[in-house]
Amino acid sequence: MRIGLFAVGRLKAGPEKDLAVRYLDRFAKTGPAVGLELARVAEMVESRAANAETRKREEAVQLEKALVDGSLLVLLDERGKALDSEAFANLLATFRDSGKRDLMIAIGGADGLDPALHARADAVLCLGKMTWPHQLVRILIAEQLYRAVTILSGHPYHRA
Ligand SMILES: C[S@@+](CC[C@H](N)C(=O)[O-])C[C@H]1O[C@@H](n2cnc3c(N)ncnc32)[C@H](O)[C@@H]1O
Repeated sequence: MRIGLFAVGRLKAGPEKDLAVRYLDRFAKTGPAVGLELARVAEMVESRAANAETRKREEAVQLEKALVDGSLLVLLDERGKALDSEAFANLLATFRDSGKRDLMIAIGGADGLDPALHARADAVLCLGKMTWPHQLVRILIAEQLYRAVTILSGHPYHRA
């Protein structure tokens, strides 16, 4: 299954980007052995509209355009469901075995993600109850994707 990571907002060159890239590279190298492939990392432009609802809608339009037809959609949101790393790995394996070819993971901007995306999401996950800046969320999900493929492949990186 091909996994795309889509984020509203730019990750500028610097230590946050370096760390996110490091984990995504590890994921890209380790994932194919367990049928998970990094297909794409894409950044959406943050909307400058006057109100939050319009900003979220405009950002969602960009995300919707980038969605591959028939793709599974996972949103990251602090109000979402908390999974431990093994459960996240198992969820990815279930999606992989579902017959769908693509999975899109979306990170919102300063206002979060549009309700229309929530309505069509296959899962809404949190990385803890606290709110993180999108830059840190990029690093956290990149590391958890890498950790998930090490769990699925029995690699000793993850020690329960
Ligand atoms: C600065 S947060 C936006 C918070 C926004 N006020 C809201 O209500 O969603 C930017 C993005 O980072 C992600 N994010 C932040 N904290 C998170 C968490 N604890 N779990 C999962 N995703 C998180 C979400 O995708 C969120 O849209």
